[in-house]
Amino acid sequence: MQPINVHDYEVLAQTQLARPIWDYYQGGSEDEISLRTNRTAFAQLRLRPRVLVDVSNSNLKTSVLNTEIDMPILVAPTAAHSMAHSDGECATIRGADAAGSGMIVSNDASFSMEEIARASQGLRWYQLYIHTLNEAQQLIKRAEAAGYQAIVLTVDTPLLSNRERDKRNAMGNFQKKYYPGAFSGNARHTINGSLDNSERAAYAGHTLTWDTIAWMRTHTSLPIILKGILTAEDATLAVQHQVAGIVVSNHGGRQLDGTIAPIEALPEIVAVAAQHCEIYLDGGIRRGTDILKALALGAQAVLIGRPILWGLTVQGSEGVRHILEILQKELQSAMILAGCPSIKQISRSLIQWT
Ligand SMILES: Cc1cc2nc3c(=O)[nH]c(=O)nc-3n(C[C@H](O)[C@H](O)[C@H](O)COP(=O)(O)O)c2cc1C
Ligand SMILES: O=C(O)C(=O)c1ccccc1
Repeated sequence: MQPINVHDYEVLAQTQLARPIWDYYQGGSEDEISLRTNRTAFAQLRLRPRVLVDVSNSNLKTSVLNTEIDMPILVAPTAAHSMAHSDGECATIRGADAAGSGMIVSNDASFSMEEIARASQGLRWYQLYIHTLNEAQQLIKRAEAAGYQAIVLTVDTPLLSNRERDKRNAMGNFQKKYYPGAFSGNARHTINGSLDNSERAAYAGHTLTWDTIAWMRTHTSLPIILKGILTAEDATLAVQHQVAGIVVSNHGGRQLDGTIAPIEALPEIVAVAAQHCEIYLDGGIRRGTDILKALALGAQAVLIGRPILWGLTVQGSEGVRHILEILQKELQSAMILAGCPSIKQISRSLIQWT
């Protein structure tokens, strides 16, 4: 089968991945209600297209934090790409570059952030999990030195949620046996070999507070983006802590189950924060029309998680590029059909809630 859309890649990827890996990629937490809601919420939004607009000069270029990109689409941070393809994140970032997009590199990548940086000329942001302040400080320094342009702190993971597919598959044992080191590219390439494993194990995510954002600011001049916000209350606090961006996200339905979908949370967050920082969204985006809906409700760009892993599995960097180009083309066609030649013409009036 020649894949022509994101769903085709999903079908192909499943035939190529061992069951524990497939389940780790696809799965959500507990009853996977958030996972499903992320998709159904998009289907419940209806578009109000305009006609007889000159759409002959169609253009998807935009910028995020003053960096130009060819499409309002970025690669979401997802862990352990060597389980999908032997070149791992180095292939992923090459695909993102080739498409004129950019990548948020996971804290738990299979390759070190320096190796991944060397594979790319384009936009790269570093996604941080804070285990200890000492480790975080070193990772931030390394990210600065390797030319990452922003730090994306994930804030929806004070603990890793209950993932029952992974439990049943004994995913941890499977991964250690067949893909040792898939989650620890950074630890294998520390500056002084100074990441201490017992220290990492003392996972301190549950001690993070808003004070941690102030602490981060004293250790970096890079823009700070918070990933995993779903309420206007927290968006207001984020703005008070002078973040450069917010990713409206429920971690692809992989953390707290039963949350509102990010696309449902977006309007209240845009209402309080859009004047002060950039707002991105992820979760369940599989079509150009999904992206159009997110942009209409005020997102500056969207992040794509699982479909990138499907593309990487099926065809390495070319697959990643193809996934991004499929979504780009679908978005372009949706914009033309809705009467929006360029990104800045996309407005809230395109949306009707049902
Ligand atoms: C296999 C997998 C691993 C992930 N790993 C991370 C991670 O290391 N850090 C992070 O902030 N988010 C992680 N996420 C969440 C994604 O960044 C993103 O929020 C989510 O995948 C978006 O939803 P989508 O997959 O429906 O596009 C992961 C998601 C998946 C599917
Ligand atoms: O799977 C995830 O969603 C995730 O964020 C993660 C990252 C590193 C290790 C384990 C899980």
